[in-house]
Amino acid sequence: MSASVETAASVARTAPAAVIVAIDGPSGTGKSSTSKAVASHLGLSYLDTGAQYRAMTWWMINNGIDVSDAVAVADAAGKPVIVSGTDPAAPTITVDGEDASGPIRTQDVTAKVSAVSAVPEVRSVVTALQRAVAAAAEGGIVVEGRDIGTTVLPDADVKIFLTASPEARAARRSGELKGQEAVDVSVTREALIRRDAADSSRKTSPLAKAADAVEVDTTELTLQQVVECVVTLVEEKRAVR
Ligand SMILES: Nc1ncnc2c1ncn2[C@@H]1O[C@H](COP(=O)(O)OP(=O)(O)OP(=O)(O)O)[C@@H](O)[C@H]1O
Ligand SMILES: Nc1ccn([C@H]2C[C@H](O)[C@@H](COP(=O)(O)O)O2)c(=O)n1
Repeated sequence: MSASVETAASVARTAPAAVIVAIDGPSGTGKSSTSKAVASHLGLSYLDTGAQYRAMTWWMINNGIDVSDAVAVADAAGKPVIVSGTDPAAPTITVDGEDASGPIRTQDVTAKVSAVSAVPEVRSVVTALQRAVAAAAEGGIVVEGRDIGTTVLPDADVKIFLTASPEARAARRSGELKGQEAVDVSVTREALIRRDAADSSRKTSPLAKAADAVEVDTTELTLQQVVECVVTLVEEKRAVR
């Protein structure tokens, strides 16, 4: 065996194998916060798939597509060029080269994203994009969304399904919105429940827990406790691979 082959072999023995982590769950359960922190802690890439569906929705609105017209949305689904940056410390998203990170978080986009993401042609385009990003992440990746463990990456090494009570989720979201838009916690709660119902009941790839996912109820946990729990699960998985 040559010296260079020996070196490569020893690197393979000591470097942690690339790991794919899928984190799904309803809105406001802590997927983004947890996924970014876990990815940063473990040196993995990070992908926010909700941001991609939001980007698609923002493009539809900007281009005068009636989002309640599923045929029009389907016809346009292949047109926007959506690019996600996967650094967990500074994730980015552009649409046709334009920074979309701010505009995709407006209430208008939030109210329309479930309708757009229910269209099968949209899901097909965005799912292909997500798989390409995951495949390119040589060091491993944390991918968060609604259907990652069930559909996008069914062979993920670790699958987590986060939950929390509607009250806890609404309180978290209302805290975020203070000083910006609506702050009424009951309005936020109803909007969350409506969006979850739409995301869970669509025909194509609904929000669902994969059979082999670990469910973590975050209602009574701090963000740090949730992150520690997920990091432990990933490290345990790495240890036996
Ligand atoms: N365990 C926790 N305890 C308290 N607050 C939390 C916890 N996890 C997340 N948060 C806060 O809740 C809010 C929502 O979290 P986050 O955006 O991570 O949820 P999400 O599941 O990604 O939501 P969405 O699906 O709508 O994007 C944020 O303000 C975040 O700081
Ligand atoms: N894998 C995914 C991720 C997101 N969506 C849809 C449904 C959500 O309501 C919306 C926005 O996601 P958020 O930013 O709140 O995480 O995008 C989906 O259908 N599949």
